[in-house]
Amino acid sequence: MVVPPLLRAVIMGPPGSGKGTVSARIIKHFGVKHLSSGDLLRDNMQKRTEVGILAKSYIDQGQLIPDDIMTQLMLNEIKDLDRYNWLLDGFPRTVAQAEALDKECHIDTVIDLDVPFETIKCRLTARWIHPASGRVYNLEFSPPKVQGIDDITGEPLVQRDDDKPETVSKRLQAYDAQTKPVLEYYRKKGLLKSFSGTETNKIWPHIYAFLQTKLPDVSQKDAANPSNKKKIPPLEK
Ligand SMILES: Nc1nc2c(ncn2[C@@H]2O[C@H](COP(=O)(O)OP(=O)(O)O)[C@@H](O)[C@H]2O)c(=O)[nH]1
Ligand SMILES: Nc1ncnc2c1ncn2[C@@H]1O[C@H](COP(=O)(O)OP(=O)(O)O)[C@@H](O)[C@H]1O
Repeated sequence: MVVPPLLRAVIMGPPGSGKGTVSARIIKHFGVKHLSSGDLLRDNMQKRTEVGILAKSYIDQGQLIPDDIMTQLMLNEIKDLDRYNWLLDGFPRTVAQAEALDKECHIDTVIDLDVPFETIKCRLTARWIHPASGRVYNLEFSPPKVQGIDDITGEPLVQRDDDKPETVSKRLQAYDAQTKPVLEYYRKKGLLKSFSGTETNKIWPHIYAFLQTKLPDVSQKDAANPSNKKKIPPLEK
């Protein structure tokens, strides 16, 4: 029996573009392992590890964590996933990180959420998260069933300190200066697949159709649901 190669995917996009939201759908449908650099850092901050304490000083300023620390942290986690299909979310965010990742493994595809900055700014002030799981809510787009409470565990939701408007502006500047060149890096390698739009629900069917060419849908409900095959409206330009 020929075993298909494992998928090594990255999801990119500015802060608030919907990486976490789309990743949750990808996990549900395609059963990949998801590794989010932001969730990993927040977990370290909550546990007050050495990395967590250091990371907090950068995150609170809307700055990126230094490449060597971030790369070591992520590559260490990636090692444990070598038997699975995986999706990296939030890493790499600089060309140096992308080069370090390339030395360790071959990336197959990079999903880029191309969402305008104006759309993002108001989304982030309405974002609430469940820190332990990384589950993400939005007061307008995807509210929890009970305000301020995680749907699954019943635990309280929190707002991220770095979602304050002034920190968001700095994060968007960091994205422009340090992360956009990573898109170019992957574009040159022919790996970049960009999805443009202002609404996750309109972008998602395109991502779903793209990933279906690489992996089977493992979600029971949708695998049996012929409505999947409905026509996908074109993306916004
Ligand atoms: N209004 C609106 N909010 C969205 C949409 N997609 C995601 N969100 C919310 O926007 C915020 C940022 O999304 P998230 O997935 O956390 O983005 P990330 O920072 O790229 O991981 C969260 O509160 C989401 O619930 C959308 O299409 N419309
Ligand atoms: N690959 C990375 N390199 C450097 N800093 C990072 C990286 N990933 C996350 N961070 C830090 O953690 C913060 C939160 O990351 P993340 O949760 O991915 O934000 P968002 O999902 O809103 O884009 C970033 O603003 C940055 O300070």
